[in-house]
Amino acid sequence: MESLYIIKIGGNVIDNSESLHRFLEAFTKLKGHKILVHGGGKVATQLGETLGIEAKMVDGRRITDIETLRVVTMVYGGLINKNIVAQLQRYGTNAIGLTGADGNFIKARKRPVKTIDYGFVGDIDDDSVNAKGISALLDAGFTPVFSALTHDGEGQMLNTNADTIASALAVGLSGLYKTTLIYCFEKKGVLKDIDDEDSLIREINPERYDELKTAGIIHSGMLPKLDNAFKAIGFGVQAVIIGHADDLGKLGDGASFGTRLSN
Ligand SMILES: Nc1ncnc2c1ncn2[C@@H]1O[C@H](COP(=O)(O)OP(=O)(O)O)[C@@H](O)[C@H]1O
Ligand SMILES: CC(=O)N[C@@H](CCC(=O)OP(=O)(O)O)C(=O)O
Repeated sequence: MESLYIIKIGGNVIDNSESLHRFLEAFTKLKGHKILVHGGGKVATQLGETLGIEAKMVDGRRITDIETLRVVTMVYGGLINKNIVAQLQRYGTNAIGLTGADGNFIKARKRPVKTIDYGFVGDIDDDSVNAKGISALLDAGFTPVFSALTHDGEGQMLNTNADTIASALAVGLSGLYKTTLIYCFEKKGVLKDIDDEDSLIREINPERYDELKTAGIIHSGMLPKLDNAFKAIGFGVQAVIIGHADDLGKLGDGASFGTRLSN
């Protein structure tokens, strides 16, 4: 089985053009098949504000009414995606920018309304990734760059958390490739003390995760990230790493970095 890296970059990396460029250069140097997934929630919030649309987040997910859906479609599928693709071309990666609707690569279902109506937010079912289609792109030498958008197959675009997209792609492709899922963000990994970069936790298993949650050491955006990461491990993804975008180059050198998840 060939290897595949699925790498997600977080909003704080996208927002800082120097770290984004360092990351894209390191990404280009990584050998073998790879897929990039990006969010951009911060940029969507900022643009929404200038248009008079206030961001509402619940449990790390954006309440996406029709106006917000228009903004995120423009920001994730357009502005951010196309700029990343253009920068990757400059570094020599033949990137192709995609949403889940392109090639029917990722289908989702509008999140059902329970206590909260999230609006046009998509949840991805286990068998909703078109692994063969994505594999055809990889075999043709393209590097797919996915934004945080999916579709429902009925003509409706849906906003979908980028961490969830990365995890769903990793699970969907793990039957075809030896898949490593890497979440890159602006910290060294999961930290014991969020303000101390030297307090990196090198490995976490589900029991330790429960302890860290109960102790309040892991919170906010790290919770859905780790939930997605453990799901991926449970469904056959070879390895999951959470680490600093600047440390991606260490992977090519064979050195370890960040927090590694185990089951
Ligand atoms: N123990 C922890 N270690 C590192 N980060 C943590 C921890 N607990 C919570 N966080 C928060 O999680 C955030 C990452 O989640 P999020 O903002 O969703 O990531 P992304 O930038 O990848 O979208 C960090 O910026 C940090 O504020
Ligand atoms: C449904 C939902 O919440 N979608 C996310 C998608 C973007 C994202 O995931 O961006 P980061 O990775 O930068 O946080 C949002 O609109 O914020």
